[in-house]
Amino acid sequence: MENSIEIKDLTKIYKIYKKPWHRVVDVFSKKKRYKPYYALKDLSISIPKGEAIGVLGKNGAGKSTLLKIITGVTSPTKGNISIDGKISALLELTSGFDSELTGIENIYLKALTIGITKKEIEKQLQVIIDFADIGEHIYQPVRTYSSGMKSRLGFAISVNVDPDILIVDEVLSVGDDVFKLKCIEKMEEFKKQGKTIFFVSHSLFTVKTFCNKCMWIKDGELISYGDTGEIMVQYENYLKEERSKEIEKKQQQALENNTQAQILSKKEILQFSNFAFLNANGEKSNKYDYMEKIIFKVDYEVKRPMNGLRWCFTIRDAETREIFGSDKKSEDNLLKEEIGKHTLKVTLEDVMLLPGKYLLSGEVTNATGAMFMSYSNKKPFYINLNKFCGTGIQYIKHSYENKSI
Ligand SMILES: Nc1ncnc2c1ncn2[C@@H]1O[C@H](COP(=O)(O)OP(=O)(O)OP(=O)(O)O)[C@@H](O)[C@H]1O
Repeated sequence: MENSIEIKDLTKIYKIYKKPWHRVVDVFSKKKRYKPYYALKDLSISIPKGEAIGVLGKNGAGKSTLLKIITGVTSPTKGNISIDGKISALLELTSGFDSELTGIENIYLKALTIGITKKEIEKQLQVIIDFADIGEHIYQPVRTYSSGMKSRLGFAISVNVDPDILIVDEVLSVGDDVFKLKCIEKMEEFKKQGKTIFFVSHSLFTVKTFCNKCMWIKDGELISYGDTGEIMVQYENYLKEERSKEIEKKQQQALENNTQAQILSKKEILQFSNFAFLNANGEKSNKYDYMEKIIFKVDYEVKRPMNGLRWCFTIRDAETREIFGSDKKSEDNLLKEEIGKHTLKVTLEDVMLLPGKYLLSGEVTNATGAMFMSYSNKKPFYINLNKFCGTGIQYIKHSYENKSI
């Protein structure tokens, strides 16, 4: 066979059951209770020997399903697949590992499942152990391994069993940078030996630098296959379009929420209650000494979720001149979107307001920054006259110097 893999009209349908027990009932009944889900649709492709192919596609596109069919982990619903050569695959970290067995025992187990004899694996054992480089852990059960250690052992086995076709599915993402480089070097070596490599990664940079060909899968269909440079441009443009669609959708949603808010009474969306000023001991009081902590709190109930609502506050003097308004764009003061009751609390520290009466207003703005509703309307609080002398609104630190010249 000229090609290492030939795929014709490959389709994989998963059965999606609404309830788990439908799966059991279906075995005994003629009425089918599942919805068919096409993870792959009539995919055809021929892969010549010696290519390093990057498999591109968003989450759920069908990449792993394709690789699982190629490796025989799962069978296709329809279509044909011919493979020329020995496949070694690193699909998932746990694939092929028995977590109760040690690293060494798992090397034998995995090799046997690929069809490698005990004798052959004994020849390679030290090379695999050295490549994995996990020290004494190799004698411990795999269940005690970190994900990085599993990835090291899995990769070490996969690349050291002399495969003709190597399949690596996103597992490099858990290894550290030194190990990643070691893996890439090993894969480069394979490329030079004319072996076929399938490489799935969401790191476009790694795919660009390593793969000479790419295939792009979208919703189970093969969109394109060709030189990496060409396919990458198509794929990156698609990702950019998807991203701008997402942003547009969010903006539209915010707009719809606002329109909905105009139709609904605001109290059907959000309701505030129990506004109170507190002192540093948590007792209700709106009278403070100079520089004492000023605390206020208010409860709110989200009745319908609405995104982008922010709560702010403004402090005014007795004649309603603004002294301070809180930041209206910060991420810190977004209201919660979950339906239910929540509470807000603000602590004002080192307030250098001079004795007198002040007013606190609290308001909520919507995603466009416009006023949505108020949660406290000019509530008064007082700074006591017992400690401080001076005039105006705020104390300004100063020092005196008086010298004869
Ligand atoms: N056993 C299963 N039963 C039902 N649906 C499944 C099953 N396995 C995969 N799917 C569905 O098939 C689709 C393709 O899954 P697949 O794992 O191949 O995607 P992928 O491109 O590898 O995604 P990712 O980049 O997230 O790994 C997804 O929508 C997934 O939910």
